[in-house]
Amino acid sequence: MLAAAATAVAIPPAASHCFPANTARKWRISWRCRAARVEAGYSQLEVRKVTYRPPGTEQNLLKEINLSLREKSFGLIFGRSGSGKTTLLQLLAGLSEPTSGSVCIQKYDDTGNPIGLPELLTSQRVGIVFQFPERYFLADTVLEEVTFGWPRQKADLRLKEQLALNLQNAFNSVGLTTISLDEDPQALSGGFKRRLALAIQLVQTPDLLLLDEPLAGLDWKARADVVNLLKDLKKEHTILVVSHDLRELYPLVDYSWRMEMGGSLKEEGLPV
Ligand SMILES: Nc1ncnc2c1ncn2[C@@H]1O[C@H](COP(=O)(O)OP(=O)(O)OP(=O)(O)O)[C@@H](O)[C@H]1O
Repeated sequence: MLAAAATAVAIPPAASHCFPANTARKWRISWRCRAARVEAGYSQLEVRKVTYRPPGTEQNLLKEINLSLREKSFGLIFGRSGSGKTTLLQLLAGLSEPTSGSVCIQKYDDTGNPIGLPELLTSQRVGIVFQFPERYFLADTVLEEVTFGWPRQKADLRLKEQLALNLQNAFNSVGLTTISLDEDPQALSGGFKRRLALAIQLVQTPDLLLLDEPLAGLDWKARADVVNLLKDLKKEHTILVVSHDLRELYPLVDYSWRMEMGGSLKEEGLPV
C-alpha cells in the first residue's frame, strides 16, 4: 500500500476534503512543529467568546460561544435543527472566520497551569468529516480518493512518503486494511465508506477531528460499526461531534453541550 500511495499521481483537492489549495505546504510546516512538540502535561482546545455573523448579514448565528475540550477526549454538541451546530463546526475547521473571539490550543502542565501562550488553531490542524461524506466521493478507486491533493513534483517525494506512511497508519486505525486500493469507493458498504472518509482526514494527523452527524443515513449494523470505531479513535484523537443520535453516542461522551436556537452554547449532560 505504501509504495502505491507514495507514487500516486495527484489530482486537485476534492471539494469533499475541503483542503485549502496550499494544504500540502501547510502539512509540511505542521509536521515540523509537531516533531518539536513532545512535552509533559496536556493540550486543550479552547473556544473563547466566539461570535459569528456571516459577511453582509445583520444577525449573529453564534453568540459568545465558550467551549473547552481536552486532548484525546470526546465532545458532543446537540440541539435543534437550525440552531447553529454545523456553523460552529465549519468555523472550528477554519472554513469561516469568527467575527469576534478566538479558537486556540492551550498547553497545560500536569498541575493544570498554562504553559506559554495559546496557539491559534489553524485549519491544517483540523480534520472535518461532513454529513454524508460518501456523497462527495469523486474518484474511481480508493487510492485516487485518498490521494487527492497530494503533491506531484519530484521535490515533494519525501512529503509523499510521509503522507503514504500516514495513510497506512490511518487505514490501520480505521480498520480498512482488508479492502483493495483499486476498489470503487461507491461499492464499499455504508460503514466502510464512513471509515474511508475518516481515514482521508486522519492522513493529515489532525489535532482535532470534527464529525457532523457521523451516524446519519446508516443502517443499524453500520451505525454500531461506526460507534465502535469512534470508541477506538478517541483513545488517540480529540473528537468533537455534532449529532442527534445521543443514545448511541452516549457511552463515548466525555463532555457535551446544547446549542440553543439563536446560537448560544451551554455545557449540559445528554438528555438520555
Ligand atoms: N451564510 C449564512 N448566511 C445566513 N444564514 C446562514 C448562513 N449559514 C447558515 N445560516 C443559517 O444559520 C442557521 C444555523 O444553521 P446550521 O446549519 O448551523 O444549523 P444546525 O444546528 O447544524 O442544523 P441541523 O441540525 O439541521 O444540521 C440556519 O438557520 C441557517 O439557515
